[in-house]
Amino acid sequence: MKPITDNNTCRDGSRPYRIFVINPGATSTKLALYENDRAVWMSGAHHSAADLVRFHRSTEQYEYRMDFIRRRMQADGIAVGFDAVIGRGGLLSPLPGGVYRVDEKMKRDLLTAEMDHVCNLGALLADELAQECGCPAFIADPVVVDEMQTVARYTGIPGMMRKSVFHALNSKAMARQYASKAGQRYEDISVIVAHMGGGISVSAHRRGMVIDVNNALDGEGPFSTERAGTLPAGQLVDLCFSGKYTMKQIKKMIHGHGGLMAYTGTNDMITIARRAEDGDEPCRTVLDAMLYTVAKQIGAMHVALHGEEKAVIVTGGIAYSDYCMKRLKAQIDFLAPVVVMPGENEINSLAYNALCVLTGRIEPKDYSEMCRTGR
Ligand SMILES: Nc1ncnc2c1ncn2[C@@H]1O[C@H](COP(=O)(O)OP(=O)(O)O)[C@@H](O)[C@H]1O
Ligand SMILES: CCCC(=O)OP(=O)(O)O
Repeated sequence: MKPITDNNTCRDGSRPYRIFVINPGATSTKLALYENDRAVWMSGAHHSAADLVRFHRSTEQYEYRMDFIRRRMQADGIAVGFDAVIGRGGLLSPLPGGVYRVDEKMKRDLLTAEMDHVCNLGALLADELAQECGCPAFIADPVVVDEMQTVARYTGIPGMMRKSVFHALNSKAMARQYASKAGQRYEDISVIVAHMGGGISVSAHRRGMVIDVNNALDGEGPFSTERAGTLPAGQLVDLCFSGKYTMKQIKKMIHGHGGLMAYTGTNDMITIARRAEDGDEPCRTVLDAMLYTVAKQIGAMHVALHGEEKAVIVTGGIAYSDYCMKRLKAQIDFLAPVVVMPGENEINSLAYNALCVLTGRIEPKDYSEMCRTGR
């Protein structure tokens, strides 16, 4: 990728491009305004479980999230007047990586998406603000980027194939950043990336392709602050047919009210780690158990990469927690060097992708056309 310099200006050369970025996460909303490649405003917040509990489907959070965005903009005097708005990409059909223009089909598909996650709102929120100022709206590297190798797709039940649903944008951005610092190309190396946010994905990157990854949304891999990981299939079937729970309730156990949230009543790792450090139960034991599932998943990706990974990169909000990182590292540092890159590069990567489109470095893909032709 070419570096962006300060000389990128609008077509008339009079001012920098203004790019508004929206990143709705399971437990947070992050916002930014960029002038070319410079962030001139950043805002966001963690949304408590108490605030989100009233919503069944993520699309029901549209007004809540839009209201949050407008209040943050108003508080800091950010006027609607952008050259592009870019949002996090949602649960569309499996797609190659890249930048996509938000169109009517994409909006329809997101509103009726089979899988539910608040990233489905990224394109919809971006589109509302973009329409207000008459500029284009985009998404980039949505969570459905699918580069899995064939053998990783099988489950043992014909017709049930594994799905690639993960933190594609940040995981690839962090892997690129790591490669570049090591003086290498992402396309030439292997790395494992464990993204630990509201969901946890552990992806195996081989020469620029994510050849295997757990579905971070739907009960696969490690459990997280608010999600169940891989479940014992037989026991799950028994639960489903016990007559005690509706389908909605079971789905919520898997995604939203599962994981540490179900054991401790909070999805906030800062609180859970503090309690664990103080020796409070069940926080201490269930957090250890969660980290154990992450370590095991990293071990599985080590095998997928034949042990050729240069490093295990640990990223996402939870990577800020020294308590968690110390306990995780102790379980995996015999595999490869562990590199902690806390937080996420999603906002920056989204802005970068939008700027590349505005300056003609990237041609945005046509989502409807891609769905029609498969290319
Ligand atoms: N400084 C920190 N120390 C420990 N945990 C943190 C810290 N900052 C954020 N987190 C935790 O990271 C998680 C959210 O990560 P994030 O990547 O922002 O997720 P998402 O985008 O899915 O909402 C939350 O559980 C939050 O409590
Ligand atoms: C939908 C997969 C990505 C994901 O889990 O994101 P969050 O951690 O932001 O919920």
